[in-house]
Amino acid sequence: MSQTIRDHAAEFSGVSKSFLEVKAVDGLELSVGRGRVTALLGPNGSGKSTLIDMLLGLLRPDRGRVEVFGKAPGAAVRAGLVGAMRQDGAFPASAKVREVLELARRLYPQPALLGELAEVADVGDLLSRRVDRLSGGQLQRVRFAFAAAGAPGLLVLDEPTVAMDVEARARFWEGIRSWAERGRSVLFSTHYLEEADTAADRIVVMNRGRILAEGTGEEIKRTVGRRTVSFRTDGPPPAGLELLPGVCGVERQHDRVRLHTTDSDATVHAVLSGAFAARDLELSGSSLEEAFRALTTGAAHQVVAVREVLH
Ligand SMILES: Nc1ncnc2c1ncn2[C@@H]1O[C@H](COP(=O)(O)OP(=O)(O)OP(=O)(O)O)[C@@H](O)[C@H]1O
Repeated sequence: MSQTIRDHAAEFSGVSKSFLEVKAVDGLELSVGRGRVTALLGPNGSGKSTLIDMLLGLLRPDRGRVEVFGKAPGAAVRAGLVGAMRQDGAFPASAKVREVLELARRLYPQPALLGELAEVADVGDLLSRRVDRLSGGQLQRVRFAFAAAGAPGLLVLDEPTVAMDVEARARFWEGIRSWAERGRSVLFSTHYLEEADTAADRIVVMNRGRILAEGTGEEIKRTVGRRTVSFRTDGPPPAGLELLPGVCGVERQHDRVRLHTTDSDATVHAVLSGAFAARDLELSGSSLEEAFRALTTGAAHQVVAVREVLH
């Protein structure tokens, strides 16, 4: 338990939640690291919101245990340790942004300073505006500031950048990073792969209520995504390429040979030490998009293999 309190902002142990016959979350084991930004990435209906609702104490698991800073979720929320930005958060219609944020700050024993909220959530120019006159993207920024008002140790954001344009999104993630640099933890869900890759220290890929992979974007790409080693060679096609370590496919186009590999280090080594007269060697990786697609459409045995490799 003391280990949990020190290292993790939140922990799920064997957590399941069903709605009638739908297993929304299925035997989940997950630790949310302290002072880290964690992304929950998954297609529609993969269980992200259900996981978040259990973390916030809004849903009770059918089985298993959820702890936030070593407490039951409801107790952690009441103690001001968790702040949440949900998609449907509404504010009093005619209130000004400053009033809403001051009200939120008064609810907590050690709130963030208004200036800090204005800076990280980029709402400084909105403070005197009415909340019901804001654009969708501006309202999201105010929701972020509202969720952060109590300076919570864990900030939970359910698809926070919906309705934001590209520039607003980039500024939003800058704010989140600067928030996390103060030693606070952030967990967010998203459908945007690039966002998970650039904004999070750790990505948790979910599908059908289960975790398919966890790791940095690089780790997920490396493990799931095949890489391609390609090189030029003169003369007739070299024989035996398909037998090189890691190689799972061979293509040839004019004088360029492309080797698809599951172990690019071993393949490159074999190419360089073989008698292929290889020149102009190139190595290309799969994108996170491809890795994500491979994971969420993959067969069960692949999922097990991925988890084994990553742990
Ligand atoms: N209150 C509910 N009653 C019945 N089924 C539900 C309920 N909440 C969620 N579900 C089902 O549980 C599964 C997981 O849903 P959840 O909302 O957690 O997924 P999600 O990953 O957040 O999806 P999205 O990306 O679309 O928001 C889905 O099949 C959904 O239809």
